[in-house]
Amino acid sequence: MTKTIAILAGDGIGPEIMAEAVKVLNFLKTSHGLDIALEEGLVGGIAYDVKGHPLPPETLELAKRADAVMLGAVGGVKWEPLDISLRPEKGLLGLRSALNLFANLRPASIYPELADASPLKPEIVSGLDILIVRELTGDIYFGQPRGIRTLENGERQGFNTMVYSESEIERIAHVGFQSAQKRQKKLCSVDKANVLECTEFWREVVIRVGKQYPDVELSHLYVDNAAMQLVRYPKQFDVIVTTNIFGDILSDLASQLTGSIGMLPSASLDANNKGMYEPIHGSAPDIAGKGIANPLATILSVAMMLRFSLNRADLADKIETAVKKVLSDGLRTRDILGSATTTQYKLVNTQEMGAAVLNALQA
Ligand SMILES: NC(=O)c1ccc[n+]([C@@H]2O[C@H](COP(=O)([O-])OP(=O)(O)OC[C@H]3O[C@@H](n4cnc5c(N)ncnc54)[C@H](O)[C@@H]3O)[C@@H](O)[C@H]2O)c1
Ligand SMILES: CC(C)[C@H](C(=O)O)[C@@H](O)C(=O)O
Ligand SMILES: [Mg+2]
Repeated sequence: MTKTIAILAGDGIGPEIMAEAVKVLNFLKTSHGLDIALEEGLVGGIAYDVKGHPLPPETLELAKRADAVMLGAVGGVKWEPLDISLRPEKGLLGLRSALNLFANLRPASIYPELADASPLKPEIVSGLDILIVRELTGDIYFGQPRGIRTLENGERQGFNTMVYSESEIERIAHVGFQSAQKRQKKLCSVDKANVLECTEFWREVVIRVGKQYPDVELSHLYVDNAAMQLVRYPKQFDVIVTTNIFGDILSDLASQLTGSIGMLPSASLDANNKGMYEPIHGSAPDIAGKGIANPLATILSVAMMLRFSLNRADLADKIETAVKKVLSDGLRTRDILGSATTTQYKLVNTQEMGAAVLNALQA
């Protein structure tokens, strides 16, 4: 049966990188019989401009009806003056929450070809393969109360609430343990249990859930130490399970270990593996419109979609092999050039990188 894929390109570099991912999807449709129908929708700043809301009802309806969602990126300077409830980012958060996408898988593994693109020494990062399991629908992102208020003394105060219910922690802990079971059987839970009651509770629940997974070695780190350890000796990690805000920050950090934030895909899944797939990076206003963004994180997100939501691991493998091929052929967008000179590598733009992946797929 035909699977519907919602294509939500969003803002900034979103449409540029999504165009390359769509080419890959259309190629798989015509050449490998992938039975899909792509339907475009508006989200983020562009949706606000056209429809007056970052998540218009028709986009939400499309995302709910679709078998999977591909998202580019949202946000930009243009919409920063807006009230936070109307900002492009609310469109993304609204989708995550409405679709109950509580499990965000952010793999940070390095392609051997990119060992020289990381700011860390090749011996620190080569062979790196970490999976960050980020809780995505709770925490300070969604906790109530929140806002800006005026106190009795007339002073204004901004406030948010970090909150996790037991069932929210349990279900993401299960994802963490089960992910570890499929890998090196090591799970590190990252919290701030020395200061925040919310994550003191997180640790208690993770330890309890862990009793069901005696084959997985469970460890705990405070988030500040985890950030330091990720830079010092990242290969000590297999799977990291953590809260929404800590996972957001640690995954950007981890992206640098692999060479560039332009390389990291993600899957945001509900309890039935319905998912939204997006690069972990944002709309990159500093390079938007220049045609130089790296489309590989988005193309690799297509691979995750094929694996998790469309049950086509064979095609996911093909995409990952094609990406490896273009990197070993020496093609580099600017962000993964590292300190190398262009005589060693071929500096390419967004479209050229997308075309090279298509060529490699066709070979
Ligand atoms: N999932 C999302 O839609 C998402 C994620 C993060 C940030 N944002 C939004 O994006 C906007 C910009 O945020 P930011 O600047 O903090 O983070 P960002 O991830 O957009 O950019 C950070 C840096 O990484 C670079 N970069 C990002 N993606 C790249 C790519 N594919 N190729 C090459 N370089 C790339 C950018 O040029 C920039 O220098 C904000 O409005 C933010 O809220 C959206
Ligand atoms: C844009 C923003 C809401 C989002 C987040 O904080 O989750 C982004 O940084 C991400 O990592 O997907
Ligand atoms: Mg982020």
